[in-house]
Amino acid sequence: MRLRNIPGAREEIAADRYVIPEDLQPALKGNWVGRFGTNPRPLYIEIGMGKGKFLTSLAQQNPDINYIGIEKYSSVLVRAVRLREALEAQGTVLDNLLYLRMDAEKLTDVFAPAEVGRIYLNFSDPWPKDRHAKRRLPGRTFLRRYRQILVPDGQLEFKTDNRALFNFALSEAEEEGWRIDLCTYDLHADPRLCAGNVMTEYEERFSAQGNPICKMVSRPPADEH
Ligand SMILES: C[S@@+](CC[C@H](N)C(=O)[O-])C[C@H]1O[C@@H](n2cnc3c(N)ncnc32)[C@H](O)[C@@H]1O
Repeated sequence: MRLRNIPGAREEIAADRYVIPEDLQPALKGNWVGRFGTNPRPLYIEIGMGKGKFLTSLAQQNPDINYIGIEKYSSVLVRAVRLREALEAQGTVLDNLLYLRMDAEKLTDVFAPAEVGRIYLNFSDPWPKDRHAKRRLPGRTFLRRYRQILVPDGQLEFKTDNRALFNFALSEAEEEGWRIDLCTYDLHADPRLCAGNVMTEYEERFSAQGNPICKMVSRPPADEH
């Protein structure tokens, strides 16, 4: 993703009450429910949230689920924060959505075993060079982290228009023993699979260009739990 630097983004997200500062994140490991201040609700996270449209829509549609959006860069996260502010200005209250500016490499420092009900990856950066394969979010290095924090039977949902990355994700999941619950190379062509689909910013852009959208839903091997 080409990153446009937004001056002041770091300060803006530091002042936002829904963005949990990096130094406070590990202390919340195992107690995210308490931070939301709610009765237990499932916790779903999106990694590489980008500008936040997908997760903001899910949070509006599903008030009984807590959501955390994870994004590495302040200049991107600030767009999600502003989107939420715009909704709040129109009277929409979202008490079920928080944000972390962090690198997903640190997931297991921030989430306890079996704390997360579902993980979304949308249009993750492809990192096409072999020497960068370890950075791919659907790759085995990350799958092992996801497996640690997911509840038993928790699912990983992955969408992309990048077939090479999609095939890589499928083979990595299979090699790691994950069960593939759903696999399609053209999500939008199947009304049954597409029902209730919430489009991300990238999904809107690439499907408008005619690119088919691939989607996979998988879950880790049961013997871990
Ligand atoms: C191509 S964009 C897709 C954004 C959004 N999910 C969408 O579908 O519109 C990928 C996003 O993942 C973020 N990202 C990449 N690697 C990450 C990591 N290790 N931890 C957290 N975020 C990451 C990038 O900064 C970028 O915002």
